[in-house]
Amino acid sequence: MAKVLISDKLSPTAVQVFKDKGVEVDYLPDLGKDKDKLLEVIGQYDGLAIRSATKATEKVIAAADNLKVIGRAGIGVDNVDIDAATQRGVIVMNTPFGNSITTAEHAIAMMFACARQIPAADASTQQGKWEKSKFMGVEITNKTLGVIGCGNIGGIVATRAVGLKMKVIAFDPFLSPERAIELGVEKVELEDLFKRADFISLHTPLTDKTRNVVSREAIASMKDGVRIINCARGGLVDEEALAEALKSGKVAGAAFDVFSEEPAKENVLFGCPNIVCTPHLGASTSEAQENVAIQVAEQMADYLVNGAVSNALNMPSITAEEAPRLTPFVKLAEQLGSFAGQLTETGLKGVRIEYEGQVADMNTRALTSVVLSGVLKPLLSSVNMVSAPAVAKDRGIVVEETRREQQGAYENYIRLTILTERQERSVAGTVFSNGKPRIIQIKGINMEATLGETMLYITNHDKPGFIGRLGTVLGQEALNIATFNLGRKEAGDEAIALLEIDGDVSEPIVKQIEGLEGVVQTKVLKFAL
Ligand SMILES: NC(=O)C1=CN([C@@H]2O[C@H](COP(=O)(O)OP(=O)(O)OC[C@H]3O[C@@H](n4cnc5c(N)ncnc54)[C@H](O)[C@@H]3O)[C@@H](O)[C@H]2O)C=CC1
Ligand SMILES: O=C(O)CCC(=O)C(=O)O
Repeated sequence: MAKVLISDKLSPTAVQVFKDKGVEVDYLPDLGKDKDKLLEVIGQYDGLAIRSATKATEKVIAAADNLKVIGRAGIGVDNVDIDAATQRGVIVMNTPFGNSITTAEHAIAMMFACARQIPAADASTQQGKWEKSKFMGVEITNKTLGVIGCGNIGGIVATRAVGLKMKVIAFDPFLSPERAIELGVEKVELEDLFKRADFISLHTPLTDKTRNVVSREAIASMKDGVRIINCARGGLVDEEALAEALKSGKVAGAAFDVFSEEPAKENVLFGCPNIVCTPHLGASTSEAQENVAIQVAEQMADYLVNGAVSNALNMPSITAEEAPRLTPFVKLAEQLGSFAGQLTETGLKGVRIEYEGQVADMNTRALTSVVLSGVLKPLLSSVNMVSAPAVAKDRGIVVEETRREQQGAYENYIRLTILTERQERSVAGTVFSNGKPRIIQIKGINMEATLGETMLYITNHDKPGFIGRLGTVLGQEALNIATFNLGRKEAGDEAIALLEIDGDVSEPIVKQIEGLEGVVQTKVLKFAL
């Protein structure tokens, strides 16, 4: 039974979802903060479910020998080393929508808090001061809100703000004109947004491009009296520059839920005039936490139990519905990849995968990942379907995928061609209606073979007596032939024999076979069944 560790504070509903789906679960909500303890125990788990306190670093992932999936109950995955996870074949999933409404509502609440200085006014009133004239606010009606990053959360903030009678302008390179119209926002350039906005709200991930997107220069180009809200990620705003601008009055107010360093015990913004701070509370409502906990547990369990993949950041999705239909093709893809990988001895330059018939309409991205992992495994032991596309890319292996309708006799058909420095070689297979994969072509030579654990692959010249000589060698060595498959180009031309052998074929036996008249190549191939 798969075993999952929940190492951050998640709604207990997640525990129940895991159990109901047949996954063993340890709920240790404070463990994520204890790096050493996490390193000590992580090796026993197949899955790790986290919020933001647990840091799934390269070191943690390296120590996680059995780990298959990391599930982030939330959106941002800054606390997960995705590259390290990918290299080790660990899927990283998030829950992209479960907390977006809640976070957008927090941004709107922060905008009001900032416009009317509610936290400071509250503190003053409860201290018995009655400072009516000190807390003069501004209306938001008819003001311009500049949204930087108009995705899920930015889009919700924008529509809420339109409902509050604000004029909304948005900067997002990926915002289509149609979507902008749908949201009721004006798509603008960043410089334009800085010049025109009365309020600015940030909703992008933190990337190399977005780090310090609100820089000192950007602040200088803004309207005097602008107000800035950040409920996305610390690091999007130059905090030093903002602190100075708050002190000088250039920026009239700011509301921050996120900080460049978290937990933010100290920050240059603390104590500045008209600053409102919350401790990364954007997603903290009971509704959002229930949503993300259930969703992450369902996704992780679906993967661990059924192989379904959703909302993965480093792997194509496989829905729970398509997983069973895809399974026999995954097996075939694995076999084709492994077959070709074991026969590849010189530098691999490219991989071409052709999908024909029914399989062409399936999730071929996932199948291609499986083929690649099969090809690369004999060369790199730690690769799997998650890491294979990245590994192939890193090594400059060109991957080409084509899909077409059924053309020949087979209802479905996958052909894998390997391009090396020296040659081009292909192997093709199909899945029969009983769900069993078959190899149907090797190097353009037709045959029909089921792969077993140990296969003997021999290429030879098609001459009389070869089969007898081969049978004699194997018989003398007490090796039983389970299946014997033959194919040839033309009579007397190149031929292939593919035999399933019960037991191991040792190197000396391979040498004996290589010495037989007419044999060109002999190779023992191993397959995981
Ligand atoms: N404070 C909190 O508790 C929470 C914070 N978040 C954070 O909110 C942020 C937004 O989340 P979602 O809306 O769900 O993400 P999303 O992926 O739906 O939207 C992000 C948008 O940013 C845009 N973008 C990317 N690079 C950009 C750039 N250089 N300039 C302008 N726009 C750019 C993208 O095109 C996309 O539309 C994330 O950083 C997430 O981690 C999310 C949930 C809770
Ligand atoms: O889990 C949390 O409280 C943080 C949520 C968040 O920042 C996210 O989902 O990106």
